[in-house]
Amino acid sequence: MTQGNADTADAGASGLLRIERADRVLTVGLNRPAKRNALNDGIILEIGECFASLPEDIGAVVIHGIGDHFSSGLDLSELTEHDATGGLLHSQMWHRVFDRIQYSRVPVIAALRGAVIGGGLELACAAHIRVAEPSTYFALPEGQRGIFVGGGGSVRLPRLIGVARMMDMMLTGRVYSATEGASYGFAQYVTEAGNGLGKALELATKIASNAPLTNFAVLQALPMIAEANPQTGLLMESLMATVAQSDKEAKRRIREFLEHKTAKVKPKS
Ligand SMILES: COc1cc(/C=C/C(=O)SCCNC(=O)CCNC(=O)[C@H](O)C(C)(C)COP(=O)(O)OP(=O)(O)OC[C@H]2O[C@@H](n3cnc4c(N)ncnc43)[C@H](O)[C@@H]2OP(=O)(O)O)ccc1O
Repeated sequence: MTQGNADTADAGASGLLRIERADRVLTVGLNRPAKRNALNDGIILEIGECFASLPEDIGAVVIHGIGDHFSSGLDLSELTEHDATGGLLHSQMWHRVFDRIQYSRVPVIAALRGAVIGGGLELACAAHIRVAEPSTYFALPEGQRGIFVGGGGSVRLPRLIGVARMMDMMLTGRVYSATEGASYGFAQYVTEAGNGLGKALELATKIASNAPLTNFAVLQALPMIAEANPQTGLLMESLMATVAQSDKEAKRRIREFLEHKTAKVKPKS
């Protein structure tokens, strides 16, 4: 893995990830299109490394699949090598890596198309925003393979779509379309065909221009507040609000608005 500079498509030594940088946005491409971006140990470890060493001046990350699919999930050819202990270690390795995405300092957007299956769907769950092209389809065929989710899906997916829908997906192997995924709260945007990565990059650029402390609060505090009891949540909110508004960045941005130097908030015409 290497991280290229502006506008360069730079596959690293292994070539499992293609990482590009444009200004403050890092784009991470899963790069095994011949295997439909199946997630082997190598690619999982490289994703982990990438998120552990994000350059400080990066403001948002977009993760996507090279080729027609986001990811066909776990590389099934590797799973047969595990005994029970190996299976546990493998699943925990995925957890550590996907936690790095979820608890990343900067927002992560998953640009989805084609297959978003099994572990690929678990990877997308760890991102903060999901953008789907119409070709996107979601499925959890673990039941047909005789396995269970192992990449944090049973923790993250029910929080997005509910336990009942996840049960339906896992028990029936049902395939959800992009629009179903959006209506159930999994994808936040459905774009025109071919426009998913573009939309994700547009969102990432906008997000990267927010005050870093606000993005940090949204990523780190909001999920905790949402799950806390209301009294604890309200206290955490007040503390976070106080920290954010005390920052000189907030003072500068508010002053710019009052001096009519920044854009107003208007609906698109
Ligand atoms: C238990 O502990 C775990 C579990 C997990 C996570 C679990 C999961 O992810 S379960 C889900 C696994 N994925 C699947 O069952 C999908 C399998 N793939 C397909 O159905 C299709 O390949 C497709 C994605 C719909 C694409 O179809 P098509 O375009 O026709 O391409 P193919 O000809 O089928 O594939 C091309 C080539 O890729 C190989 N391949 C595709 N998917 C995988 C895969 N998931 N694993 C390995 N290889 C794959 C396919 O065999 C072809 O290879 P050739 O050599 O024949 O060219 C997480 C963590 C835990 O601890």
